[in-house]
Order: sequence, then C-alpha cells, then structure tokens
Amino acid sequence: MTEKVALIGSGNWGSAVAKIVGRNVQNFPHFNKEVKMWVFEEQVDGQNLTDIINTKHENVKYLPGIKLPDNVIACSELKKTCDDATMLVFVVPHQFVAGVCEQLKGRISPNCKAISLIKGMDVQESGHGFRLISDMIQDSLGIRSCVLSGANIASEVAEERFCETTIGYRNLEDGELFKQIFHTPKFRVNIVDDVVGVELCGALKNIVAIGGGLVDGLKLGDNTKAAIIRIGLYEMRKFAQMFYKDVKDETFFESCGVADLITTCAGGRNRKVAEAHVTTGKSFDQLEQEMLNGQKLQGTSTAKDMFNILTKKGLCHEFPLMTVIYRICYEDLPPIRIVEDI
Ligand SMILES: NC(=O)C1=CN([C@@H]2O[C@H](COP(=O)(O)OP(=O)(O)OC[C@H]3O[C@@H](n4cnc5c(N)ncnc54)[C@H](O)[C@@H]3O)[C@@H](O)[C@H]2O)C=CC1
Ligand SMILES: O=C(CO)COP(=O)(O)O
Repeated sequence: MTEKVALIGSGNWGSAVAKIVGRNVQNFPHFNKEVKMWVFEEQVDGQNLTDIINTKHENVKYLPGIKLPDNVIACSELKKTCDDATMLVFVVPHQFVAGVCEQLKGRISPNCKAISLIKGMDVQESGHGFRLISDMIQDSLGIRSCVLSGANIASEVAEERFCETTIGYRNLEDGELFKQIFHTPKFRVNIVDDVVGVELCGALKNIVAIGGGLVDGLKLGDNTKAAIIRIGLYEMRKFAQMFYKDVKDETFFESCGVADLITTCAGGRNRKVAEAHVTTGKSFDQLEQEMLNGQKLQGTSTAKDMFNILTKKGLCHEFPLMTVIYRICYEDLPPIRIVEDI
C-alpha cells in the first residue's frame, strides 16, 4: 500500500519537520512523493504565505533562511490538505488543535494514522480532568495517534545539527512507519512503548522552561537553574505517574525527558520570554507579541491548565514549582518567589 503524508501546521517546528519529511518520503518506494502542508493563511508583504512557500520553497515568516524540498506543497485548505492522506502529522500550537479536529471530523479515511508533535494538553475549564492531545485526535477523528517529542529546537534541527527525538507508539507498526518519515543521521529517532509518558514530558517541560527563564532574568546562576530543572523533572514524573500509572521511569531518560528539559531551559522561546518578563516587567502576552513574530508561547497556558487540574484535585501543595510558576505568570507574584516557594 502507498502511504501519503500530510502535515497539519507550518509554524517554526512544522516547517523544520517539513524539510525532513519531504526528503525522507523520497527515500522509500511505499511513500507518495508529494507532501501537502496545511498553512493557516496570512499575508506577508502583501502576498499569501502559501504562494510564497510554493514559489520560494521557504517559509519566510516562521523559518526564514531554510529551503524546503520542492515536493512539499503548501495548501491553505485544511480538508484538501488531508483528503487523500493516510498519515497525518499534527504540528500546530496546542490551542488550535480542537478547531482543526472539528473541521476534519468525519472526513478522514478510517485507515489513516496520526502522530502528534504538539507539546501541550487539553483541559476543559468546567471539567475535572484533562486529555492528552493525541487522545483528543483519536477521540474526534476515530484514528490511532502516536506522539513525537524531544530536545528539538526547530532552527537547530532545520540547520541539520545532530540531535535525538522520541516517538511514543500505541501500535509498534505505526511507530516504525512514522520513524521512516522522521529519522535521519542528524535527527535520530528512538521509538518507545509509552505514548503517554512521551507526550506528558513534552507538555510539562514547557512550564519548567518558564522557570528556567525566570531564574535567568533574576541572574541567579547555573546552580539555581540546575535545581529548577531537577525539581521540574521530579514534578513532571510525579504528575505523569499520578494520573497514568503505566508511565515508565525510563521515558524520562529519553530525548523527550531530561534532554528536552535541558535544551528548552537553555535556548527555547518559553525561557527567552520568561527572562524578558523579569528584566522588563512586561506581561507574557505583550512579550509574546513583541518577541515572537507570530510564533506561540506554550508554557504559560500549560501552566494554567496544570494549575486548574491541581486546584480541582487539591494537589497544589504537592507540586510547588509548577504552582509558583503559574502564580508568577498569572497572579503577578514577584519572580523571586520561584526560589522562596519551592
Ligand atoms: N518551535 C520549536 O522549536 C518546537 C515546537 N514544538 C511544538 O510544536 C507545536 C507547533 O509549534 P510551532 O510549529 O513552533 O508553531 P509556532 O509557534 O511557530 O506557531 C505559529 C503557527 O501557528 C499558526 N496559527 C496562528 N493562528 C492560528 C489559528 N487560529 N489556527 C491554526 N493555526 C494558527 C501560524 O499560522 C503558524 O503556523 C507546539 O506545540 C510546540 O510546542 C516542538 C518542538 C520544537
Ligand atoms: O520544544 C522545544 C524544544 O524541544 C521548543 O521549546 P520552546 O517552545 O520553548 O521554544
């Protein structure tokens, strides 16, 4: 059977993976050579971003300076992007997944498989629990979903500097198939049987990254940063295993675990904006607008999601780091409380 890949999303990470996937499908006979990529249409210098991508083969707004393979075709219509696909790669900021799934409901062939590269979670304000993004995709589209997460700052991956990543699978065949479209000598994929652990690592590390940035802004030094990373890792594992007993300890030693925490606390957008929050006193929303040129911050909204869950379950005292980061982001607590409250 010929597999056809569609990419849902074309931001900073979406464009970096488009380069890898566009190349890799050309290396196997069982993949269709065309990869459609859904673009949330916008105007850049008076032109449609899709037209720019399809003529220059570059996402000039979200990943400038990186050439995309010619077989990656930008498309502004979501349904058209996915209608003949058998493998869907979800890579939009987490706040937009619900809308995307709603549009695709009932329009995906039942033999389709998905993978989520999204770092975040889904919390219904009125509910008492939360859902994994991959479960949300599975529930709304009726298809299986793997996840991919790792120490993968998009610009470094796009420049083909060596790194690793982790695919979590529910079905080994799916894991191996998705590995074929992502693995390269410079982007080493490891597949593990712990989809929940991989996904929660990716979501929760963004909160810790905010903590790393606050510590940088306060100029507290490397020992303090390391302490935040260690406590963050501990709270991530505790949370994941409290809600999902089968999450494995080993997953936290994969790229999606400790390695992603380190990279994101050193070089990610969440870190950068949190540092600026301390040095400028501006709000996270304002800094996201000013500093990220349309890219989206995931750590603040995930801190809020997690705080909602912890509050409803009466668990804030068991997760002091995650709780104080939320309060600094949303309740104007002085940033120094990050080391006073933990
Ligand atoms: N950028 C990175 O280094 C990495 C990001 N990730 C994760 O990948 C996911 C996607 O992130 P990025 O590709 O970096 O996105 P991004 O942060 O560059 O977000 C901008 C994208 O969101 C789109 N967008 C804006 N409004 C929208 C709407 N209403 N509906 C749908 N799309 C809309 C924009 O068109 C653009 O494509 C996130 O969960 C992120 O945490 C994972 C690994 C690395
Ligand atoms: O997930 C990432 C690297 O693995 C990117 O983190 P930021 O969203 O903080 O840039």
